[in-house]
Amino acid sequence: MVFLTNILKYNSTAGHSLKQYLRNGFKDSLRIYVKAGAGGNGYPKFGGVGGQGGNVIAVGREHITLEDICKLHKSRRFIAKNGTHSTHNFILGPPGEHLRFDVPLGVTIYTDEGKKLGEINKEDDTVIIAKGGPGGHPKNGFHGIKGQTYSVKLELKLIADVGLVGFPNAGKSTLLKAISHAKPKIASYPFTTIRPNIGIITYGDYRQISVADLPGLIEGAHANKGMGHEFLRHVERTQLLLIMADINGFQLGVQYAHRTCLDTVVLLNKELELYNPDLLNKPKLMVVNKMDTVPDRKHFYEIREQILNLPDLLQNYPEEIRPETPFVFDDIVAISAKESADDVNLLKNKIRHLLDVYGEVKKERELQEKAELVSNIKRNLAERGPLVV
Ligand SMILES: Nc1nc2c(ncn2[C@@H]2O[C@H](COP(=O)(O)OP(=O)(O)OP(=O)(O)O)[C@@H](O)[C@H]2O)c(=O)[nH]1
Ligand SMILES: [Mg+2]
Repeated sequence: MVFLTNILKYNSTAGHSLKQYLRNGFKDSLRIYVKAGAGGNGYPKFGGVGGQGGNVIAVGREHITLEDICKLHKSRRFIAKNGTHSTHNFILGPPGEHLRFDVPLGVTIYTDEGKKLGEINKEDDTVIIAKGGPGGHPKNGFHGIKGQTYSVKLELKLIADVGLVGFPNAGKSTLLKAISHAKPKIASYPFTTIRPNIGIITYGDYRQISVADLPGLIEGAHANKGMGHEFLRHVERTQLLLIMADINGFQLGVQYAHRTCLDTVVLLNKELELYNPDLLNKPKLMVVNKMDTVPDRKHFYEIREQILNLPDLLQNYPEEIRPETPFVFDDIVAISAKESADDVNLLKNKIRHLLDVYGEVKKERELQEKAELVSNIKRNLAERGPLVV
């Protein structure tokens, strides 16, 4: 079964059982119908203006799922109230009530035509999905205008601490199985994983770190080759990218070129950059897998050297696959996900260490930014001089 969830949120929610939540499966997109209210008619005799139609507004809320949206609203149709007509008692017609509904954090809202209407990333973030029509007034002949109507898609980006990215067959799901209790499908053919899987690493002191295993990416993924590209949205919110490569490289089939381990790293670099260059700023751990298939570690040391010299070696690649910003890794490790529990344990500890270090850096940076903000406000106030009433 495929599980995908807003893990961090549920880890910290006392009221929800994470296991139960995971067992119920997961939805990562939802289509709904929204209709904003029409404006009320004006009142020509007295120059009365009709009330503005209500908007349909999405509001960010922690601890809810996409499924909850329709359950709470009891429908897939979200319709705001019309503005009231102007009358001789109410020359200015009262506006129609907005329809607000809660959505999980990490949601992006698109129209059917693919136009992005907005994103919800924090508690209380709002997006006006459909705007109410203006009320009738002299310039529109006192006729209230209809509100916007859309069929929209809400797409949820997964929140996990770590995102596993790699070519097909690199061993991502094998690693997920080895570090968590997840039971992803594992097979020797490419594209075994067709939807993201989540696993939770639990450490001896009960610290938990969530890991998302994504479908494999191949070159040209950005142009819809393979299936992994659309799932990259799920790593946008992870804190650490774990880039995984098979030490032997990859070959999609006999009619395709063989890609060496370094080639796959370069191609992943390019695909991530094409998807969203910001992904390259995330902390990154390079994992070279299937060490049990090579006679000694010499091969790994060579590959590590190449990866460290990536900026220079990129000159050897054709321009169309050469990323502008080469990967810079926090660490490069060699493992056998399938055969070595020691390797897997070492990797688990590295993941924790990196997340801790970056967590501290992030905290310090936020404090620094806050302090700078306060001192800027103080300086501005001082420059303005005392308040004269
Ligand atoms: N020898 C060896 N085989 C491995 C290792 N890790 C994974 N494999 C094998 O490689 C194949 C692919 O493993 P998966 O874990 O399904 O690979 P994946 O990266 O999840 O592949 P996709 O889901 O297609 O993207 C399977 O036959 C695994 O048994 C390893 O460390 N050593
Ligand atoms: Mg897999």
